[in-house]
Amino acid sequence: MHIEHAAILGRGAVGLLYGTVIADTLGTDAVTYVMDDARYQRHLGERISINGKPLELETVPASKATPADLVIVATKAPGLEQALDTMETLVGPRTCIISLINGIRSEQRIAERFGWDHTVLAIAQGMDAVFLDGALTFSHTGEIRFGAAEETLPDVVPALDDFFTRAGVPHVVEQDIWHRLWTKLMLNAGINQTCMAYGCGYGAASRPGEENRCFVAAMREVLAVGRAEGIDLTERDLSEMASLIASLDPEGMPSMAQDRVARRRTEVEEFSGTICALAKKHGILVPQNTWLYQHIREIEESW
Ligand SMILES: NC(=O)C1=CN([C@@H]2O[C@H](COP(=O)(O)OP(=O)(O)OC[C@H]3O[C@@H](n4cnc5c(N)ncnc54)[C@H](OP(=O)(O)O)[C@@H]3O)[C@@H](O)[C@H]2O)C=CC1
Ligand SMILES: CC(C)(CO)C(=O)C(=O)O
Repeated sequence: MHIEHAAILGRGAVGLLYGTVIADTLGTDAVTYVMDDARYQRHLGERISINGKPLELETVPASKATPADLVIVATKAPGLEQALDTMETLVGPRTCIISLINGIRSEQRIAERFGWDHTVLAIAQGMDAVFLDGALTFSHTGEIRFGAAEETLPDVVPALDDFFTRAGVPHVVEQDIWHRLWTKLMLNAGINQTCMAYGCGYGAASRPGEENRCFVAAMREVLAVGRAEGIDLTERDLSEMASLIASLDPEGMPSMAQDRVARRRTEVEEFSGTICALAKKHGILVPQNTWLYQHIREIEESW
């Protein structure tokens, strides 16, 4: 198995960032954006900039797409259902699939449609990407952490590792990918939801105060639920995530806070939605995530 070309679904912060990294290293032929025909028409003529330079990569409508070596899913979670339909034209018998959607559920949904054989488990972390009004800015590319699911075929992870290495995409092959996914879920339930609920950035969530208490309390509840699910999340993982956020630009904000600015449907179901449901199953009290869920839903409904 050899990957030469990637198709990216989701021409937003994450999709643009990694598409640009791949094209900068392997050339513009190595990557294409694909979207459903209606979305393609809606975005036609749009000017997109990446750190001030115009986007030079091709975008094709689903009706003109052909099977790719690799599909990178970089929509937000609410866009996945429609993206799965677009993927029908992109996924051939040997197409590898990686989802960079936050949370722990997107791969299962992908595998229900396309199977686990060529699907890996993954998250992207550590970037400071902001995409608003067609302009992407970032100074840290972050990294992709991925690993095999139980049923992923053995040659898929090495092929992806080889492609990302050639394409200059920072990445780590995880031996315990579920631990990584849950650590990221803990971070997102804390920082994304806090910054969305309070309309604040990384700085406010890291300084002593209500936002910081919310950030840490929400993470600690994920830690308890994760442990009940059999994931070995620790206080050390939590402290590392808090330090990571404290190291970012204080004015920067996570994707969910950008959703608040742009008034887009958020990924709250992936974060507190998932945690509250699992907490109920295990009889664990999660008042911070319950409050965040309700408050974020109220903000969304007020738009
Ligand atoms: N931003 C960040 O720094 C990070 C984000 N993540 C995660 O990565 C994922 C992507 O986030 P992000 O890039 O910020 O999101 P954005 O909102 O910036 O971009 C999402 C893009 O996906 C497009 N889209 C939605 N549905 C479809 C579809 N069916 N087919 C094709 N394109 C579609 C949207 O287009 P349209 O505008 O037309 O709806 C939009 O361009 C999320 O799960 C997020 O949590 C992970 C790490 C960091
Ligand atoms: C918090 C962050 C930036 C971590 O990389 C993220 O995952 C997001 O914005 O959704």
